[in-house]
Amino acid sequence: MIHRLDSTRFEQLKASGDLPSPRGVALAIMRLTQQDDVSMAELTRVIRSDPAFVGRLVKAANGIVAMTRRPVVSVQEALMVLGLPAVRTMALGFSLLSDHRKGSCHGFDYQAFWAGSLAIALAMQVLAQRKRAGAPDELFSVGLLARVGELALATLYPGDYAQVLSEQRRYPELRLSDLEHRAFAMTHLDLGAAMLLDWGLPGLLVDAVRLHETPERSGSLPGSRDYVLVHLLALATQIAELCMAAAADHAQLFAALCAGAKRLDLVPGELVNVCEQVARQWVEWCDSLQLRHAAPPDFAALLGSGEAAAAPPVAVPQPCSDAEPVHKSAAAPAAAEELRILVVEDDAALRAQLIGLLAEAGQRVCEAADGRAGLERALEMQPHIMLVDWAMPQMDGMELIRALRATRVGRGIYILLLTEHEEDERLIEAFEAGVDDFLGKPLKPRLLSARLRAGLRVVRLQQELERDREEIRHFAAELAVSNRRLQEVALTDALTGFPNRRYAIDRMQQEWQAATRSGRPLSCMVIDLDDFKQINDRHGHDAGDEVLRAIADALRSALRGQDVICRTGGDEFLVICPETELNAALVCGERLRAAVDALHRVVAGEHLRLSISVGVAMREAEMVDLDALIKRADQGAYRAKQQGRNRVITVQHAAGGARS
Ligand SMILES: Nc1nc2c(ncn2[C@@H]2O[C@H](COP(=O)(O)OP(=O)(O)OP(=O)(O)O)[C@@H](O)[C@H]2O)c(=O)[nH]1
Repeated sequence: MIHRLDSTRFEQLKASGDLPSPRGVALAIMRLTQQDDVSMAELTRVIRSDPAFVGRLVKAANGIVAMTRRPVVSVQEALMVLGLPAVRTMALGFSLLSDHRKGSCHGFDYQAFWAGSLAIALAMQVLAQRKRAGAPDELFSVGLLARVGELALATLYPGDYAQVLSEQRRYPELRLSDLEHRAFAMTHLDLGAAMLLDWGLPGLLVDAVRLHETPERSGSLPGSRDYVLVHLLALATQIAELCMAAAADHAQLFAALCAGAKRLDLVPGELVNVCEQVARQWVEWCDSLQLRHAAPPDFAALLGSGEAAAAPPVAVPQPCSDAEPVHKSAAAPAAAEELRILVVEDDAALRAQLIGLLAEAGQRVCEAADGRAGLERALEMQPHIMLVDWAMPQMDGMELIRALRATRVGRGIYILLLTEHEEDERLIEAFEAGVDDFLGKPLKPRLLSARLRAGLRVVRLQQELERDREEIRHFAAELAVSNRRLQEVALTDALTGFPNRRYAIDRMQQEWQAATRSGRPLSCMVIDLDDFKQINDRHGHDAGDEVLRAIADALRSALRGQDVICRTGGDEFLVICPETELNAALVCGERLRAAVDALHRVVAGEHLRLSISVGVAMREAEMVDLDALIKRADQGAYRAKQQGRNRVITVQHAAGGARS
């Protein structure tokens, strides 16, 4: 059964202080990333205070940029690659990982839990890249946190949860969430979903976590974004299970995995590639986090052995739960897109008659015998059409309809009311409560089928609308990705790969504001290549480009991690040095100068001497704006040219005058 956790219950659990939650640096990162005007420098400073997190962040960023560009080595670059939302959830995931490597719940294997969660995270990342199903970094975080509800139950109820786990080991055919529901009236899925929502993850992703263990019950349209996300997470979980499983179980789990992959149109060869990629990264991650892990299977051999084909077919559960009967006429042809109908009627004879008529017409019908059961069933199976009796015990039809219309799921259901009262006032009351149509009692079969046809027309129109909307969402997502790429291109200099002038100005503005707020120092350097025109004139523009690239590489490798270099003009660069005093900036400038000076370049047999002139300046209280700061650095560069080039100069006095 799929449940949602009552918000009061969740608030109580939260107030107990026993729910796993981020601490220390992760908490600071989460708070900082909630501010609109957070500067990269501030964020970098906080992140740097936790070297373990720095390592994981850089590793995650490299998983994403692998093979498309040079490796990410600094926190700042990792931040640019991953973006704030992903950094936020990663901080959260890794903080939980650090704080919960062990705990007091016997029988809960904390190491295996994290090793499995990491495998899900990596599988989500790789699958997201293949299926273009969302931002890989975001889906990595979702995978890492998908099972957090299990950890929370083990933390909240260590003794009882140990019993639940031992019962599950004794009866593996029972589902963990059913056992949890019996013991705690909540499952790891609904608790985990409530936690993720509370931490600010988008609803769509939280729904994927809540539903991924029973993706076939998600009720989403094949091909829609929610469908893909739920099935992706289900598949990632299967890949993780296979990575963690004993060799004896590999063949059967691989067969199940192939069935799951089919739902996402992933052919077996592609699936094996995905699994191999995930397993490689997983072993690396587990080793670096010192987590115990099994040897992953030889996926290619599993595919080749044919054992997968010989394994028993995987049962696909039906949308209606086993406890409640599903009625369908054997003679009825399978509809292209089957409709789900729910009959809520306390009169058993009438219910049976309705079900018989509907099943004969080829509809898939579920039933409930009172209003309360009807509400629960409707939220679970999300029917397209409901036939609801007005007068029922416990919760009457009107209460049921009002409760349903207040939910997102219930708003879209076509509701046909069964009533003995056809007086105007009563019917008006029913329509105002949210009824779409009514049917008088005693039942007239021809009238029932006419009214159902009208209902079906509305449902089909709604489905078409939903498909159109989905397409628009799909286009919008693609557009957002292209826009991001365009934006990157618009802010990057193609020759050197450095951010360009536009980016430099924006970034300077941000750092200027952060420095003004915090009172921390801010320095910058203006770099101008020396006699570059001569190189162009003597050896041509292409050779000039080549030299420019070589100088850019030298500058890049001599730069400190927190500094940002931008190409602001033809042969001019700006280096932003957040939280840096003038003296320290002069030292950095000298390192850059020396790096270029040491470059040896031979063009057309001529040995070129390459050098740069560097002007350095630090923000001072009397400077009115950042132009004043850049101008001061410019003056330094100009002075360096005047004094013979290949030197680092500041025109400020704080560092003891000009230096070269
Ligand atoms: N190859 C190449 N040359 C460029 C590019 N952008 C600007 N330039 C050249 O860079 C040269 C800059 O020359 P100047 O500003 O006179 O300066 P300089 O020769 O470096 O002399 P000083 O700055 O006084 O040391 C010009 O010849 C520009 O054409 C580019 O993208 N590629």
